[in-house]
Amino acid sequence: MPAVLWGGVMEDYKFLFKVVLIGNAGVGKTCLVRRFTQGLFPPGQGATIGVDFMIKTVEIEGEKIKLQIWDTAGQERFRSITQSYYRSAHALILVYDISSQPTFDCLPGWLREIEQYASCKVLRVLVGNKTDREDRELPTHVGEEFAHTHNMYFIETSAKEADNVEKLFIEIAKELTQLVRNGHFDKAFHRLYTDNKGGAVGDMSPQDNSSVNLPPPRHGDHSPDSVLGGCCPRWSAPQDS
Ligand SMILES: Nc1nc2c(ncn2[C@@H]2O[C@H](COP(=O)(O)OP(=O)(O)OP(=O)(O)O)[C@@H](O)[C@H]2O)c(=O)[nH]1
Repeated sequence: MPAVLWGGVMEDYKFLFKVVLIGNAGVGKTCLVRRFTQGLFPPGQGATIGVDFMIKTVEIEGEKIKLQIWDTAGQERFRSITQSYYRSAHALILVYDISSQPTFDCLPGWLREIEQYASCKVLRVLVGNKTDREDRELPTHVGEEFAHTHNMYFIETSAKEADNVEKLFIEIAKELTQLVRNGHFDKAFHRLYTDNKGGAVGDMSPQDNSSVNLPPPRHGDHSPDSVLGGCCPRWSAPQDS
């Protein structure tokens, strides 16, 4: 188990996974991350500039699993920066707003980006956020069908009411742990294990629940092959709801 010394605190964990949130501006990506990592719904949340990340350690079957959660800006002007973060993701969370048809209509475009920039081994999850809103435009079955068609997990959430947010991230941690154990992420596991032995990784902040704005990774830092291994048949488990 890696032991990392940060500020005099020894941290042990079994696996470290990178989870990246994408989707249109304003769908609630930052609020989902902050709800999960800090247990709050930020008032007057401003648009994300570039990319942010936060860390949270969870316990799955008695093992500590560290989630490095990357929150990307939805605005088009940051797209070239955010795309460079897809490649090293173990899970991609594609978020739309259930009260906004246009955010749903953009999903095929986001999927094309995933196909182009992410590893084919990435775990893909579709999230319909803002279920607390009464002006719903997208019925649940529409999201479910889209996820089913595109081989994704599906869940609806409310960052505001804390509905299903914990479940979303815990299920991802469970699923990724299972995938590692099945050998799906063997190279990734090796890389993350060795990267974390004896010191902090270059792109991690020192404390859980901290947030920083970061420049994009250097070219070649996170190629799909070096991190996640070669491509494989797409996994099929669109079952979460
Ligand atoms: N009603 C409701 N509003 C939400 C929810 N989640 C986020 N919001 C609101 O939606 C707006 C946008 O939230 P953000 O979390 O900044 O959205 P984002 O997807 O991170 O936006 P970008 O950073 O621009 O990509 C804010 O006004 C939030 O308060 C939710 O679950 N319910």
